[in-house]
This record gives sequence, C-alpha cells and structure tokens, in this order.
Amino acid sequence: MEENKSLAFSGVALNPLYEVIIEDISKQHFTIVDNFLPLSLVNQLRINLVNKQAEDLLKKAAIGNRTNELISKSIRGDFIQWMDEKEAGPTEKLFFAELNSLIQYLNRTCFMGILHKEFHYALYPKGTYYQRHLDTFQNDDRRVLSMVFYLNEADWETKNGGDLVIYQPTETGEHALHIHPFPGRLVIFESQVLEHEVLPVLESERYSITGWLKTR
Ligand SMILES: O=C(O)CCC(=O)C(=O)O
Ligand SMILES: [Fe+2]
Repeated sequence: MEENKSLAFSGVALNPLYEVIIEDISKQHFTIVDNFLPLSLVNQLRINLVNKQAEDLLKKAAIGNRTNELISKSIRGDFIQWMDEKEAGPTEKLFFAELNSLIQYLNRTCFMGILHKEFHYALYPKGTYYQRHLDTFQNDDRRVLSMVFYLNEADWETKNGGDLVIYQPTETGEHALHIHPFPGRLVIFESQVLEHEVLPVLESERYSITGWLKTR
C-alpha cells in the first residue's frame, strides 16, 4: 500500500488509529486492531448471527465468489450469510458506518481506490476449519483488503481453537502467526499477498463477520 505523506493537504483530519492500520499494512501486510467496536455492539451482532442460525438462514459456505460457487466441505466448513448494507438493521448500520469511515480514510489518504465491499456473517461449528488459502484465489482479483471481525462470546478461551493463522514470508521460509479470535478484534490483511487458514474449532462455535474491500 502506498502511504501518502501529504495528509495535511488532503483536507482529512488525522485519525491516529487509522494511521496505525495504514502503517502496519504497508510494513507487514496485515494489522490487528483490538476493541475495534464496543463489546455491546459485538454482542448484538453475535445475537443477530445466532438468530439467523436459529431461523435456518445460514448456508454452507462455498469456494469461489458470490456468482461462481462450489461447495467443498473438506476445504471450509463454515456457514455464512451475505450482508446487504441497504437492508441493514440498526446494529449493522453502526458496523457499516465504522467500516465506511475507514474506507473513506484509506481512499482519501492512500488513494486505494476502494469502490466496492462485500461482507458476510460466518459461523464455524465445532470441528470445522478453513484450509490454507489466498482470498484472491476465489476468482476475484479485485479483492484488495480482507477483513475479519470476531464476534465470539466474551469468555472465549484460546483452548477453543479456531485461530486464524497468517503465513508471513521470511528470508528463510515463512512464519506462521497465530491470531486468537477474541471478540471485538479486527484483522485486516492484503488479500493478494498473505495466505492464511482457520484452524479447527475445538470447543464452542466461532462467530465472525468477514469481508473484502475491492477495486473497480
Ligand atoms: O475467519 C477467519 O479468521 C478467516 C476467514 C477466511 O479466511 C475467509 O473467509 O476467507
Ligand atoms: Fe480467507
């Protein structure tokens, strides 16, 4: 990501959190933001997701993009529902408002040219996982940034498994960075650069919202 040093001339008020996000991504291709949204909002979003599950609205996730889908349980075992910003309820509106503010900042200060976004709820039942992959594999080279926002219960324990593992290339090979899916945590990474996987969920269910910021 190109970092623009002329913020002072862009008419955008400096946002320290967004600046950290931009610096992290430009240096290491990913960032981890804890408490991106208040826990009350995280809890409400999780309740939305659990209600969708109860109403049988979640579908087996597929490999591919929204229009070109192939279901393969051995690759990923999560259940999803795509979000529609136009149909968003009050909590989802707050979520999208935060997201749009970040997107606007990225576009104004880094000229990222993000024109589209697509987000879905995801639920990983116990025993499920998502094998190592690159998000742009999925028939979509317009994906620039991948975002995962975790909605797990406040008492989520690391023994529950379900870590996100990001593989960072190093001079000698690669480093596997394990990220616990703690509630309120947002992970952003470059979709075209970092391979990653979701380790098997060993206990409980794993809740999240996953999405992509896209160009063109
Ligand atoms: O839930 C996560 O931590 C990552 C999910 C993921 O990699 C994906 O949906 O493409
Ligand atoms: Fe992914």
